[in-house]
Amino acid sequence: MTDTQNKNYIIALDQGTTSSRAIIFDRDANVVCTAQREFVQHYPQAGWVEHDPMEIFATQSAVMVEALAQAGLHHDQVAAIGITNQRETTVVWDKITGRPIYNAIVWQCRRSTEICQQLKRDGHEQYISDTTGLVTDPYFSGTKLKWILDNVEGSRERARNGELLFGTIDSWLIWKFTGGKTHVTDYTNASRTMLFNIHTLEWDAKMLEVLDIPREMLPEVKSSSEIYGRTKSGIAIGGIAGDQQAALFGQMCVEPGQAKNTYGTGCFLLMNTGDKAVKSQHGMLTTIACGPRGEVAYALEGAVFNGGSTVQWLRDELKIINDAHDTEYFANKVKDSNGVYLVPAFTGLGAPYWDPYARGALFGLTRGVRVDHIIRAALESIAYQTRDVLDAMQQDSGERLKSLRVDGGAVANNFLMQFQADILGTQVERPQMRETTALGAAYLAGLACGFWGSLEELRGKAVIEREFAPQLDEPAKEKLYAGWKKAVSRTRDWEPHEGAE
Ligand SMILES: Nc1ncnc2c1ncn2[C@@H]1O[C@H](COP(=O)(O)OP(=O)(O)O)[C@@H](O)[C@H]1O
Ligand SMILES: O=P(O)(O)OC[C@H](O)CO
Repeated sequence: MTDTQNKNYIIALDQGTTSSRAIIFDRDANVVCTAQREFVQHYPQAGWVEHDPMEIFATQSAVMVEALAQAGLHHDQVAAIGITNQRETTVVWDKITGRPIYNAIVWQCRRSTEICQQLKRDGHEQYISDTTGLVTDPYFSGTKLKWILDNVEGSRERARNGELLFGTIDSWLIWKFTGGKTHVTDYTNASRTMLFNIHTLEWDAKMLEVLDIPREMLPEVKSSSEIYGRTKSGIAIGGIAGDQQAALFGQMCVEPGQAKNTYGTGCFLLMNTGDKAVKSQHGMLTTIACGPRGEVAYALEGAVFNGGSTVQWLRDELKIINDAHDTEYFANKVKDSNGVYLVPAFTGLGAPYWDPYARGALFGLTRGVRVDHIIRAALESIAYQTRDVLDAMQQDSGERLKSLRVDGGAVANNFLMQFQADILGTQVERPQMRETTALGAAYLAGLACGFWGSLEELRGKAVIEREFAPQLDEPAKEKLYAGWKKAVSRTRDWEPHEGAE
């Protein structure tokens, strides 16, 4: 507990895939101030994605300072910081110099595909699923970490000697903010490494051996809501959660059966399953989430790798829009996609397909197809992928969702939200408070330091801003969706690889 008297604010640091954000909340969990900076995405080879960890730290510290300055606050007025982050992204750094030994390998990066194939050939797939709750896919940190240790000369030896540290982005930021004093992570982030036993809540000796990862470099694993340390300026760090689990908590989905979908760079549908680690039969992940006080709970997760990033691709690579927001206008200019389907398998396909060899494609091109149709197909692809995971999740849970709670940057798009409701045949509920990821991190930090007594105090905050009701009739909906399934089937197994026909 810290002294929260005269400290009337919590800062959430939301370190996402495309930007670093700092959001200041008051005692009523209202947003006081937000600061945000985008940072550079590095694509050194096809299918590879990297970030510069120093730039991540620099942008994250800068937005914190900026938000405090804008709000006219001094750091003494902040009760605690909550940290939430893009998950799985892997950093290895030198304990003495504080410098990373390689760029951060981002969750979307496919470079460890061959390591995963070897794990499968060696018969480890079932063990990985039973122990870590994950599928054997390059998405997760373990094989990225192995790649760094295999490829940066001398690094495995140095890690064994205790000279190097590994962390996901939460660990890296906390280590930097505490001036190298604290090397921790939380259960939600640990559950995404493929190195953590989600049942015993310990690093798994067999996975460390199989991937040849020295235990000395791993962070200590803690709960999502406690005081881990202090920044150099003295602010307590009191909450850590992977961004998807933080959003689930921020949406107050803390009871079994409650679910949300976040539309950011990717799309992540999580359903709380309480104290039961449910094993999926349909390509969902079993992961650690937060219970009502930030304690360990379990969730089923459907992870889609490319959601809002498809819109960024239209903006940054195709250059057919200036701003993500414009997609709504262009999509509404046409009555349908004119038979066009865009499958954004830029970095393979995640749930429920798990195909690292799939690559993106445009289907159904005819002479009448215009840019508007392609933009519309890009937005529709986000909704189709969510339908893929929701169908799989409903088969696993045996329950049909009455409505879907949504959040993330792309939910501002009304066309997307309406098409989502149409293609699911399920009501979509958009909350007034869109910063649910940051809010979740703020709640975790606020609960840890006694700033808030319990989530109950904050229940009134979950106000729905707009509901989107399905409007498409059943045959039209299923016809569109059948076209999507056909398009996806043609992107599968595209990259040549050992064992392919
Ligand atoms: N109005 C919009 N329509 C469609 N996509 C949008 C819109 N606004 C933002 N996006 C997309 O949402 C993503 C940003 O959402 P955010 O939740 O900040 O993501 P992240 O945390 O992954 O960085 C970007 O990929 C952007 O292209
Ligand atoms: O940064 P986001 O919001 O795209 O989230 C990334 C996820 O945590 C990856 O698993």
